Amino acid sequence: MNIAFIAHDKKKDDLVRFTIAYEGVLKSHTLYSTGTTGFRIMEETSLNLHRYKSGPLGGDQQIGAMIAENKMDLVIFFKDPLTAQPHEPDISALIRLCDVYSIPLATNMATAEVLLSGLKRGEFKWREILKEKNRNEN
Ligand SMILES: O=C(CO)COP(=O)(O)O
Repeated sequence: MNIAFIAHDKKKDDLVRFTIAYEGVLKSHTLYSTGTTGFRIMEETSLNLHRYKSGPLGGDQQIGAMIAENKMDLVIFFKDPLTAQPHEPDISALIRLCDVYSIPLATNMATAEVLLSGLKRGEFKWREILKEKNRNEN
């Protein structure tokens, strides 16, 4: 599975702790992130991530582009609902694309826990089936 990690500044510590807790599950997947988020995760875990640009510099849009191309299976985005972000339009666009393409998206830790429990149990196999179907159609 291709999994994206994004966290706003005040949520980065939470996301780092989350990735430490799920490191065992995550290491067998292909991981992506926005710039600073990925840097923090790689600093504190043994996980390897493909880091896109920092969110305010286009990172959310780069992850959005992967969603539009059906190349992202799961998005974990720890949003800060109490701080205004200069790139709010990019954030809304990313969330919108998750809805357009029915990509599972967690915007807080409680939901992320549920999604990763599902991932551990193999409940995301439907994404592989869908991708295979799309490949055959194109
Ligand atoms: O701003 C972000 C998401 O909207 C996150 O970007 P960084 O991971 O570069 O801090």
